[in-house]
Amino acid sequence: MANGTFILALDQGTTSSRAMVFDRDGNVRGTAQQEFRQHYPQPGWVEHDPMDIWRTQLDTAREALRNAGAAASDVAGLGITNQRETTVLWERATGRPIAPAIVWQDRRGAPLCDTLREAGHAERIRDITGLELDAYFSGTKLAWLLREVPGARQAAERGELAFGTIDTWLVWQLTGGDVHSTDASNASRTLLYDLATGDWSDEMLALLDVPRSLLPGIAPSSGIIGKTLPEHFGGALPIAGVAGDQQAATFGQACFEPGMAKNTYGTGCFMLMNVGTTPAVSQHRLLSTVGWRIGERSDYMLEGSVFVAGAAIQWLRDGLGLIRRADEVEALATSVADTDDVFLVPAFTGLGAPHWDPYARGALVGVTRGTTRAHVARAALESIALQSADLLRAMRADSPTDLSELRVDGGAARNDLLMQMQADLLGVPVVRPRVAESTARGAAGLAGLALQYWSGQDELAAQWKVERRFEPEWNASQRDARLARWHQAVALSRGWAAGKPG
Ligand SMILES: Nc1ncnc2c1ncn2[C@@H]1O[C@H](COP(=O)(O)OP(=O)(O)O)[C@@H](O)[C@H]1O
Ligand SMILES: O=P(O)(O)OC[C@H](O)CO
Repeated sequence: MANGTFILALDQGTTSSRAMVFDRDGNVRGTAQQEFRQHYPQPGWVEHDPMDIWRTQLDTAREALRNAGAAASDVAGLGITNQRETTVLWERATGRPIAPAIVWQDRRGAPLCDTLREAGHAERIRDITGLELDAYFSGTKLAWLLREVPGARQAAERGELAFGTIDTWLVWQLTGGDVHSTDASNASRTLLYDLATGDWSDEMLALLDVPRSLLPGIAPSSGIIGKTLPEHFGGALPIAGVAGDQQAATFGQACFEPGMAKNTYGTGCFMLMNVGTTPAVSQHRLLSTVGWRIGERSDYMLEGSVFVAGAAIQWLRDGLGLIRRADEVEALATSVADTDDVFLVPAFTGLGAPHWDPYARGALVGVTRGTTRAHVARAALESIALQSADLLRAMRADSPTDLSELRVDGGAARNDLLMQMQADLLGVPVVRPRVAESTARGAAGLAGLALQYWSGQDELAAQWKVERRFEPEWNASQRDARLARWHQAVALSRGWAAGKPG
C-alpha cells in the first residue's frame, strides 16, 4: 500500500483551476479554486494564457494542501484532469509558449474543416478518430498555429517545439520539462489519434501537416509518468493519473460497466456512456472516444457534447437581467406550472451533438402577451434537459446496452427542478451522488489505483453513494409530445447565421 494519507487532484477547467485533497474513504479534505482570464480577441476566438493556467493550478494545489493541513510527505501522489482539446505549443528549450492557448470553444479551425470536408475527408476522419470534423478538436487548432505563428513551422521541423493539451502542459511544468506525455483519453480528442491502433495516426498527421516530433508520448490514464520538482510542493510527488475532465467525471461516477452513463451540467453538457472495450461506431453523430486506459485495457465511450447548458442560465442573469444569481432560476421557474408552450433553443454558438450546426443561432419561440419572465426562465432550464434528452435518445439508438439510470454532476445538477425535468424527459431515473466533485474524484481515483492507495475499481465503486434519486413521472406519450414540439423549435434555429434553413 502507498505511503501518504492523501491523494491530490488537479482539476484544470475552462474558467477556473481547482484542486482537491481526498482521503482514503473518498472524502474531500481540502479544496481551492481560482478563476483566470478569458481572452476573446476576435468573434469566435477564445484564448487562455498558458502561464495563467500553470500559475493558478500550482497556487490552488498548494492552497488545497494547506487547507487539508497536508505536507508533501502526507500525499501519496497526484492526478490531473483538464479541460480537453485546448491546444498549447511551446519551446522545448525554455518551456515558453509561442502563442496563447487556443481554447476548445474557439472556432478558428472552421475554414480548414470546411476545406477538408469539401475534399471528401470527413468520413475517413470519423473512421480513424471517432470524431466529427469540427473546429472543437485540437488538430485544426494546431495546424492553425503552425501556419500563422511566424517561424513556428520551421522551428517545429527542427524539433524545437512541443505540442500539448492542458494535461501535457501541466505535466511539463510540474516536472520541469522532464516529461512530455499525454494520456489516451486526452489524445483521443486531438483528431490525431487512431482509435483502432491506440497511437498517433500517420494519416491524420499527413492530412493536417503536423510533424510527429511535436507530439507527446501516450501513457495510460492510470500509471506513474514522472515526479514533480521538489520545490513545487516541498517534496517530489508522483504524477500517477491523467484524464480529460469528462472522462475523469465518468470514472469518478464509477460508470465502469457498459451501459452506465453520466451527464455533467456545467457551462455545456457532456454525456458519456461506457460502451466497453471496443470503440462504438455512432450512426447518430455522437463521438466515439477513449474513456481511460489502464494497463493494456482501454474502455471506450460514446459522447454527446452540448455547447450551451448552464451558460443559458448565465445568459438569463447577464444578458437579460432576469435573475441576479444562477440558483435563483429554480424559484422563478417553479412559480409557473409549465412554459406555456414557450421554448428557448440556446444555440448561441451553433449546435453541437447530434446536430453539429455551426450556423444555428438562439431562438425563443411561442411567445404571447401572456409570456412572463418566469416562462422564459423555465424554458431556459427545460432547454438543458431537452438537449440532454436528444443526446440520450441518440445514445440509446447507437448502443447495444440500454441504461438503467443517468448519473449526474456539475454546477447545474444542484437544481432539483432541472433534475426532475430530466428524469421526466428521459423516462429513466436521474441519480445525484453525495460527492458532487466527480471530475476531481475521477482524477484522484486513477492516480490512487496506480499507487495502490486504493485496491481496485470495486473499492471506488463502493465509495460512490447516492444523495438523491429523481424518478420519471411522465409516460412515453407525454415525453414524445414534448420532444416533438422541441424539435419544431430546434428546426427554426437551424442555419440562421448562414441566412438559410439548416
Ligand atoms: N442552481 C442552478 N440552476 C441552474 N444552473 C446553475 C445553477 N447553479 C449554477 N448553474 C450553472 O452551472 C454552471 C456552473 O457549473 P460548473 O460545473 O461550475 O461549470 P464549469 O465547470 O463548466 O465552469 C454555470 O453555467 C451556471 O449558470
Ligand atoms: O472545463 P469544462 O468543465 O467546461 O469542460 C470542458 C470540456 O472538457 C471540453 O471538451
